[in-house]
Amino acid sequence: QTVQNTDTGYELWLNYKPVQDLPLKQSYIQLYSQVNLPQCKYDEVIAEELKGCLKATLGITPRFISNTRASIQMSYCKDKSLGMEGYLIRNNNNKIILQAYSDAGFLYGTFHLIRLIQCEYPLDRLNIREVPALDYRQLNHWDDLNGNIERGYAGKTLWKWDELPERLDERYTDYARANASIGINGVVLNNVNADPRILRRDYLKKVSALAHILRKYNIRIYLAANFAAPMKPSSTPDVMKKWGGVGELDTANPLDPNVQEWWNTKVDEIYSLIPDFGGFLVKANSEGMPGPQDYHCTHAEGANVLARALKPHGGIVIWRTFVYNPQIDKDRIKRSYKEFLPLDGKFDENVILQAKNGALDFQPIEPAQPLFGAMKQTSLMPELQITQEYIGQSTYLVYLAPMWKEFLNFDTYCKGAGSNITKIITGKVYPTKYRAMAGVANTGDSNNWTGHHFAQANWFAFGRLAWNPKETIEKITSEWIKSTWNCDRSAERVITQMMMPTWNNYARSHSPYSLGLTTQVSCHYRAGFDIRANKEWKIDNKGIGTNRTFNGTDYVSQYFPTNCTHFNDIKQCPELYLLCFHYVPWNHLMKSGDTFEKEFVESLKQGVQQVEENIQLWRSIREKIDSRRFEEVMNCLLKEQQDAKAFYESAVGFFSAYLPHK
Ligand SMILES: CO[C@H]1[C@H](O)[C@@H](O)[C@H](O)O[C@@H]1C(=O)O
Repeated sequence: QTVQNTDTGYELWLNYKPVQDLPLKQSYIQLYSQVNLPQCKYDEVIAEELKGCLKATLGITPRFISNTRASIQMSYCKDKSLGMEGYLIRNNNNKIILQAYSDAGFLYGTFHLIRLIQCEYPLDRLNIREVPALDYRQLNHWDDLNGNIERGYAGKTLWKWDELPERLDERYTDYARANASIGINGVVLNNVNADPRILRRDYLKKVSALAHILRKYNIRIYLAANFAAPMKPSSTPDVMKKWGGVGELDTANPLDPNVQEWWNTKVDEIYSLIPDFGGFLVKANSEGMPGPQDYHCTHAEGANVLARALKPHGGIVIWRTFVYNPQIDKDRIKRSYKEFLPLDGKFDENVILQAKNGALDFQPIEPAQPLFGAMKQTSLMPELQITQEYIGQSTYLVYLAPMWKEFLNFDTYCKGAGSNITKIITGKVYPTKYRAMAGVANTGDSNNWTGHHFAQANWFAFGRLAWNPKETIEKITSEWIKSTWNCDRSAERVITQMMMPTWNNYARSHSPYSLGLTTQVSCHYRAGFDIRANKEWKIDNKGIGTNRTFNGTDYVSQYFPTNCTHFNDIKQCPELYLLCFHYVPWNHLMKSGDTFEKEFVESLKQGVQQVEENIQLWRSIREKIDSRRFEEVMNCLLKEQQDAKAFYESAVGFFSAYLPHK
C-alpha cells in the first residue's frame, strides 16, 4: 500500500512524524513530558520547537515547569570548556539533564534532544558531550538582488527583497530552524559577485529585518561587500566594474583616507541597524571584481581597511583567495598560492582568508588547495560548495559528504605525517585565531528547498561536519535519512546504499582521475570535452592529462615535501589525482595491473551504472516512501539517467578518436 502524503515537502529533516516503536515512544513520553527550561536568550524558540516536535512525534504537549521534578532539566553549569555553544546531555536516574555554559548550548542541545527522538535512539545510557570544533560555521549564499542565484539550482532566492523589511516570509524562520538544528551560526546573504547596493541604507534595513529573525537562532548575518562600494554609482550598473559603487568618491583606493573614512562610517551605520553584524565577505580582483590591486595595493592592504572599520564592533573580514590570471600563470591552478602565501602575517588579526577546497574550482575531485598548512600566521578557512555546480546540479543525486571527508582527511604533511586539513583548521597544527568553515548554499525557494530531495542531505552533512569534522559519515547519513524520510531500517539501508557511492561514481565518470574542467564552459553541466581539450588539459594519441610535475608547470612544488615527491612521481601519485598532476600515457600500468586506458574507459561508465542501480533501489522501497516524494525523486533519477547517458555518449564519441584500442 502507498504511504499517504501528510506533509508539504517543506519540512526538511525537521520532518516530525509519530514515533513508530511503541515501547520507545512510551519511554520518550515519560522523559519528555515536563521540561524545566533555563532562563536564556533562546528559551522561547526552544519551547516552540519542543512543542511542535513532541506533539507530532509523541502526541503530547510538554509542560514547562520550573522545579526539579521536571523530567528534562536544563541548567547552566560551570564547565567553561563547553564554551559559547557546547552542551552536555545525560540520563541521570530517569531524568534528562541538559547542561550548558552559555545560552546557545541550550539551543543546540535541544535540537540534539529532538534528534534522539527522530532517530529513535534509546535514552537509558545517554552521555553526550558536544562542543563544536569550529566556531564559525557559515553558509554563503550566491544570491543576487534581482532574485537570481548564481549557480543555484533550486529556484529563486529565499530573500524577498521587494517585501522586506515590512513583510516577513514564514520560510525565514524555517530556514533559521533548519540551520540551527545542524549548527550553522553565520550566513552571508548575498553573492560574492557583490552588488554594492546591498550596503545602501534601504537594503540594510531589509537585512536588519532578516537579522532579527536569524539571531533568535544564534545565526549572525554577514554581507558580501563590493570593494568599489565607496565610489559613485555608475551609469552602467555592472557589479564587476570597479567604477560602480554606492558612495560619493571617485576612487576605492585603500590608501586614500577618504576611502578609509567611508568604510568606517558605513560600518558604523551597519552596526547601528544590526548590532550583532558578523562582517564582510570579499571577492576582490577575481573574475573581474574590483579590488586593491586596481590601485597597486596588495590583498592585505585592501582587507585591512575593512578590518579596521569592523574591529571596534567585533566584526571580521573574510577575504577569498579564489584568484587566477592566465596572463601571469598559464596554469591557473597555481595563482592563489603565489598571490597569498607571500602575504602571510600581513593581514590584520580580524581577517580570515577563505579558500576553496581545491585550487582549481569546485571540480568533482581535486587535491586540496596547497595554501592549507602553508599559511602559518593567517587564519584560513575552507569554502566547500554545497550547491553542485560541477557535480550534477539539482538533477543528479550526488552525496557530497564522502568528498568533504576526503578533503578534511587530506594530509598536507606541513608538520610531518598526520597534519591533515581537519587538524589545521581546528588549530591543532598551528594556533589559529579563527576556526571556521563555509559552504556555498544550495537552497532556493523551490518547494523542497534544494531542488532535489537528496540535495538536502548535502546541506545537512555540511552543517554537521562544520560542527564536528570528525563525525562519521555513517552517523550523519543515518540521522539525515531517519529524520527526513521517516522510514524503517530496511529502507534506511537501501537509501544509504543509494547515496554512499554516488560521489565516487560521479567523479569517475565525469572528471576521471581528477581530469577537471570537463563540462561546457558556461553551464558546467553538459559534457564539454571537445571545448576543453588541449586548453585545460592535454590529449593526443599517446595519453591524457596535465603535466604539473617539476618538468611541467611545477604545481607539485606548492605542496610540502612528502606530497610533492609523491605527486611528482607517476608511480607514487595517488591514482585518484593522476590526471591533475600528470600527462599519463594510455598504456601506463595501473595498480590493478590493467592499463590506464582500460581503467579510464571503465571509469566513464560508472555514472550511467550508478543511476540505473539507484532507479532499481528506489523502486524497491516505493511502499516505504510517501507517494509525492517518491515520484519527485523518481523523476529526478529518470532525468539523471537521460543526462548521464548523454554525457557518457559524448565522452565515448570524443575519446574514441584518441584511444589506442577503440
Ligand atoms: C560566484 O562566482 C563563481 C562562478 O559562478 C563560478 O563559476 C566559479 O566556479 O567560481 C566563482 C567564484 O567562486 O567566485
